[in-house]
Amino acid sequence: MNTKTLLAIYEFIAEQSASGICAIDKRGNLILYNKRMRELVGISDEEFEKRKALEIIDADVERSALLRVLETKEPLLNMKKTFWNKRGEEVTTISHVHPLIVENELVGAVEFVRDITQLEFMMYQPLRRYGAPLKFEIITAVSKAMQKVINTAKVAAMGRLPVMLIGESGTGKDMIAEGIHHVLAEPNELFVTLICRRDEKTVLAQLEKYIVNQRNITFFAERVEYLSMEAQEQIAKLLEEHEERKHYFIASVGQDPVDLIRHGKLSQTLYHLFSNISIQVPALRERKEDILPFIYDYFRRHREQYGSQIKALSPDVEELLLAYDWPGNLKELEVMLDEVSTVIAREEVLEMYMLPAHLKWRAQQKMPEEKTDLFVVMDKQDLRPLDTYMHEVEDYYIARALEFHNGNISKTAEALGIRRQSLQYRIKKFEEKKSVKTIEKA
Ligand SMILES: Nc1ncnc2c1ncn2[C@@H]1O[C@H](COP(=O)(O)OP(=O)(O)OP(=O)(O)O)[C@@H](O)[C@H]1O
Repeated sequence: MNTKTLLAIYEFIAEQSASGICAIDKRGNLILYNKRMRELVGISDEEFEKRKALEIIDADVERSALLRVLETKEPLLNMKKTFWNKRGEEVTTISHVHPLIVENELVGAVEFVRDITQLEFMMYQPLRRYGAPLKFEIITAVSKAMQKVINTAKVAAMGRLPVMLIGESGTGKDMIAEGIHHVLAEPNELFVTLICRRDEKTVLAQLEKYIVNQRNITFFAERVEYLSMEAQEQIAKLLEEHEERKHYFIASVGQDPVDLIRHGKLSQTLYHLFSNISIQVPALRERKEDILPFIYDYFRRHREQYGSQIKALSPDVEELLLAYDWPGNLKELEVMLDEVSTVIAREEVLEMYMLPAHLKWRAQQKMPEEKTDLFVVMDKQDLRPLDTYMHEVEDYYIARALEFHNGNISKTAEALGIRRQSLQYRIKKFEEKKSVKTIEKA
């Protein structure tokens, strides 16, 4: 078999693999990015074919473990990562990165990525690691919108009225459901979560088993829209047949139930059984007042539990975290803080260089207009050394140019009349400078 045929076969196998595969050569150039990998990062085949996505991938690769493996020539195994992809979907992966060595020479690196998002959804309950029951007091709710949510939830609990919680993933619906359970008028003995992302046979079997239980149970059917219409109808039937009023029911959905019903994803009968009270839990970007209090609550828990020293944010980190749109809501914020905490030893302040690169990159795309008055000299005291001023102007100019071209490196480089690599180099320098500045400050 000739090399061309063999190569076509290998390409086909890589493309069909159930794992994401990404490989680079020893200079860091992308040589393989298979279909599963594109699905995981949320890039369509069309975008990829038009090579529109390449800049995004380049930027990710530049910051990835692949480059580390090129440097060390040592494999990196079992790395777990949760991120929000280009479509804003939450993805959790486990990956292995290996150096590619041919005849004792390093020729590149390859990463194999396994998607464990569904598994993670079932397991992820970080506040439980602190051991306390999930009561309302543990929920960070400083914004008026969240206080209204909690107050309405308490009213439902007092009247034992079935509740439908509506909100994006990671907004805290799970916690609110359990919070309601803890303040129910005539308390229930058990809180049972029906994880509807799990296979529906298990969900139905669980409900059938518990509904005839002697004890009073609070059932929380989490994200019912993941069940087939048939399974939803079966659940509705089981609930209607259950005449005793000793159990209590809460359900959650990830988006507007009316839209879900219209698109055939939510049973109208089931919706009516839960919707005595509907509670809309707002996305974090609509209640940014909760971001800093949540971070400080997190730091406090972390100090008490793990003896860390962390207690504050540097001003630029604060600005960045407030500007970001948090598609994964508080869950994304918490995952980010978990990631950061693993590298914090004795630091008291969270600085820019400690933030994960992928978050900085995404957040900087969302930053509000830079303050142009930075460059206006009104007073003698505003004067800075010329090279500092010129570098600041350059950074600002590049950031604006990138913004105008939606982060597209090729188009920005063309508009600025510089080479693509040169632009990438400047962006990298710009980020390094920021990290150094924060280290100096600390
Ligand atoms: N207001 C909050 N205060 C403290 N922690 C929160 C808050 N909201 C969310 N969290 C944290 O985020 C995690 C994810 O939230 P939760 O599972 O309740 O979201 P959800 O809206 O039910 O998401 P999904 O729709 O994916 O089930 C929680 O386990 C908790 O650790």
